[in-house]
This record gives sequence, C-alpha cells and structure tokens, in this order.
Amino acid sequence: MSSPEPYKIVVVGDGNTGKTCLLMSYIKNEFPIDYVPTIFDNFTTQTVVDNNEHKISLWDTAGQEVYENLRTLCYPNTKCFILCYAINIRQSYANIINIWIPEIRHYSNNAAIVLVGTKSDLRVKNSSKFVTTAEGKRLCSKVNADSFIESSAKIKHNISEIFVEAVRAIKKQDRTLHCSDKY
Ligand SMILES: Nc1nc2c(ncn2[C@@H]2O[C@H](COP(=O)(O)OP(=O)(O)OP(=O)(O)O)[C@@H](O)[C@H]2O)c(=O)[nH]1
Repeated sequence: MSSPEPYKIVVVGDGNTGKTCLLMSYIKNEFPIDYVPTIFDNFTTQTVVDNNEHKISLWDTAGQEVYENLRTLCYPNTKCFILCYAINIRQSYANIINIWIPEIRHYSNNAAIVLVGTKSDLRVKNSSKFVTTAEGKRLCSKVNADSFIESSAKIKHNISEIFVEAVRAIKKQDRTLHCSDKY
C-alpha cells in the first residue's frame, strides 16, 4: 500500500516577519541571526500529534510583493497556511487583512489557517507599540482562522505547538469536507 501524501503546510506573511527563522527553528533547531530573505528549502518531516504519526511537507515563501507571482505557484494543494505577522511590526498585522487573507483565499477556499504572531520575545509589557495578544485573538476570529499562537523562534517559544495546531486544523477540515461530501 502506498504511503499517504504528506500534509502540505505553507508559511506566508510580510517579508521580515520571521517565517524562515520559524521553520529553521522547528526543523533544524537553529536561529539564523542575519536577515537573509528566504533560503529555506521545502522540507518533509514526520510529526506525532495526538498519538498519531503524520508526514508534513513545509514550504517557505518570500513575503515581498515583487515575488507574488513566484509565491502563488506553490499554493495549490495546500492543506494549511501558517499566516504570520510580527508583533513589533503593526503594518504586518494590518496586512493580514489587506493582503494575505485575500491572496490565500483567492487560491484556496478550504485550506486551514493558523495565525501566528511572531517575535513574541520582543514585547515590552504595556507598550502600545506592540500588537497585543487580545488584538491577535480578535484578528483570529475576524479572519476565521482555526487557531492563534504567539511564538518566538529566537527563544523557541511555542514553535512545535504551531505545527501541532496545523495538523489538528487539517484533520478537522478533512472531517468537515468528508461529511459535507455525503449530503
Ligand atoms: N527577536 C526576534 N527576531 C526574529 C525572530 N524571528 C526572526 N527574527 C529576525 O527577523 C528577521 C527576519 O527573519 P526571516 O525569518 O528571514 O523573515 P522572513 O519572514 O522569512 O522574510 P522574507 O524571506 O523576506 O519573507 C531576521 O533578522 C531574524 O533574525 C524572533 O523570534 N525574534
């Protein structure tokens, strides 16, 4: 019997929000200090979620607008988008609604979404400069994402949790689609 296709998970969001670092932290347990726009290769790995083993394939994308045509080539068959904004860059938070939701929904209506507020290590308590956790949660329900997590690749906070949530969201979405097929 052939093994099932890996779940395709694509990481998107503005440039400089920490997408490559998040993947490197998860896969290689590394945190690259210098900003090097997207060099992470696609990577397939195994993960155990709720006592079941799953194969996942991870795709990095380039956030800059000039790469839009290239980026969208990898959207077909995506099971889950990890949608990133950086908590210290308010524009990247606004762009979730301005740019990213319209772009990913144009290519995929059914994919699950995990919303991630990156660089949580940078937050200074009570400073309005930073996107708050409450604002993140509000955005999550506004865009109908499956879950919301704040994380930091730098201090390895909530990194594997992102992918656990992604697999759970994919399984939930698969169940919903199977059910609706029957009616
Ligand atoms: N403090 C802090 N800095 C981070 C974190 N993650 C990434 N960075 C820094 O943010 C910058 C951008 O990180 P990248 O991972 O290259 O960002 P990207 O979203 O992949 O950027 P593009 O490839 O342009 O789309 C780098 O200087 C990283 O060192 C984090 O969790 N905390």
